Formats: sequence, structure tokens, C-alpha cells
Amino acid sequence: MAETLALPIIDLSGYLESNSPEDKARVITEVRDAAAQYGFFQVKGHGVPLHLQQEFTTAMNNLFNLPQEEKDSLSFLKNPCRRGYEAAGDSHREGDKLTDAKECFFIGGEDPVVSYSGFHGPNVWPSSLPDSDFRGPAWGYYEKTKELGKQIWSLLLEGLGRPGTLVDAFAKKPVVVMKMIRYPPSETTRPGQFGIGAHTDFGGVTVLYQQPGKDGLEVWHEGREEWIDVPALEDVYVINCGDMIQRWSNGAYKSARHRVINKAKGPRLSCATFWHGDVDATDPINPDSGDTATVGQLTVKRFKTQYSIHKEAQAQVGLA
Ligand SMILES: O=C(O)CCC(=O)C(=O)O
Ligand SMILES: [Fe+2]
Repeated sequence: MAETLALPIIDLSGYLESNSPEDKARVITEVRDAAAQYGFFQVKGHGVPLHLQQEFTTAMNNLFNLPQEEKDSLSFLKNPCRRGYEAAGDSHREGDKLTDAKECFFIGGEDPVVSYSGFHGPNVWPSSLPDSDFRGPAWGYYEKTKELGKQIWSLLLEGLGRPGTLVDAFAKKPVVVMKMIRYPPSETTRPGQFGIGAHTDFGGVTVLYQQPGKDGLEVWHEGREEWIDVPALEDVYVINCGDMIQRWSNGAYKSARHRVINKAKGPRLSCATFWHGDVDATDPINPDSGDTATVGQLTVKRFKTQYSIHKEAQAQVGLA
């Protein structure tokens, strides 16, 4: 029997904390090779404090345990910035028979004014939860994973022989969307229904937290044509590249299909921080390639296949 595939676990401290060029070069190579082979890898030594992850997990529970009525009143479908609550059944992947079983809550950068078809704007926060029970830990966690997403972008750039600092020109006011997720126990889902159906991520770098011990994520390995289980380990993040990175790296980095089937007892929590870049930024890897597609255009194009985006919003990024 062929040996079981497993994603590598890369220690980022050699890049983030060390001054040694050898340490940095080793991490850059490990990340490059994993992104090329799997499009996915796991990381430790990432700089997000464990206590923050734990407080944030409690905060996600506080949110998802609110009465259904209150969660529905915060629906992202009514919000111009797609912030707020996505109920089970609100999203459906092309090709799947059934809708996703998960429920989610979206936040992004905090901006008093809605602009760029809702890429920028204010968040919605549940009024019945004191800040210390949700908003505080969620925001603290958002800022930390936002920082990590940018570091991963730099690493990926360096892996292709580019200066890591190229990311600064790409990220003056980057779009970073965070999606908290709760999957119901598998006994309560319908036959053939996924927690989240197979998909690739739309954008740039995804920084994914899995509640420790709550396995469920599977990544498709094209060469072997098999699903790789990704164990949910404490203090270990899953990192993956989205479609924009695959496009701009000319396929050097993969955007791999993945899905979730909750294998844990009880519900499973996770959280994906999607680090995209500036709305009107173009290819940071090969700035002279002539590819004029912007972050805003590429992400809205993909959203359209999953949620309805009104015409005005499409026009604002130059699509309609
Ligand atoms: O919950 C997970 O482990 C994965 C979530 C995911 O793939 C996504 O939100 O795009
Ligand atoms: Fe995903």
C-alpha cells in the first residue's frame, strides 16, 4: 500500500524571529516546496499567542450559542459589506447536491464608511454580548492573523526569488476577511451533506485555525488523486494558497481543493482569515506581466458563483 500523505509542519520561528540568513532561507524553501506540492501546509512558531486562540475559541462559542433569532437578525445577506451571520443553508457550492451544513460569522477591517462595493466598511457586532465576551477577543485575534497572513505572503514572494517587501505596495489598505465557522455534529447532517463542500479559496493566503482535536479538513492531492486528512493540532495553523496566488505564480503555487466533513464528536469550530490585498492591486509577483485583473475583480467574480452580488457592487470594481 502506498504510504499515507501528510502535510508538512513548518516552524516559522526561523523566519519570523531569527536573524540568521540560513534559518530564513530554510523556512523559505520549506514553504515554497509545500505550496508547490500541496498548496497547503501547517505551521508552528507563528506568533499568535495560544491564550489568544483559546479566548477566541470561547468567544466563537458565545456567538454561535446566541438564540437563532438574534443570529438571523445579523444576517450577512442584509449587510452591504457581507459582514455578519451566515446561516446553515445560505451557501451552496456549484456541483453539490445540498447546501453547506456550517454556520459562519464574518468580520473584516473596521471602517466607518462603506466603499469599494463593501470591501471596506463597518463590522456588525452582536449587541447582547459584552465586548469582553466576543468583540474584544475576536478583534485581537483578527489583528494577529492579519499580521501572519502578510508574513506568509512575504515568504511566498521570497520563495519565487522576489523581495518579501513587495507585499507592502500590495497592501496599503488590504482586504482581510475573517470567517468564524461552526459545523454541526455529523449525526445531524443529511446523507451526502458536507460541512463545507469541496472548493478552492478565491484569493490570496488563508490562515486557518482548527479547534484542537476536531478533525474534519481534507485536502485534495492531484498527483495521487486522494484526500489528505489534516489533523486539528493545538497551536498549529493550516495555511493555504487561493486562486489568485495560483494565477499570479503561473501555477508554481497550487490552489488546492479542500472540504470539511466533521469527524469530531459534537460541533467543530474553525476560523479562516483570508488575506487578499488592496482592492485595486494587481499581480505583485510579476508586476510587468500585463495581467490587469485586480484583487477586487478576481474575488467578486468568484463570489458571484456562490452568493448574489448586486450589479452596483460589481460595477464598482469594474466588472458589470
Ligand atoms: O473549516 C475548515 O477547516 C475549512 C474552512 C474553509 O475551507 C473555508 O472557509 O474556506
Ligand atoms: Fe476554504
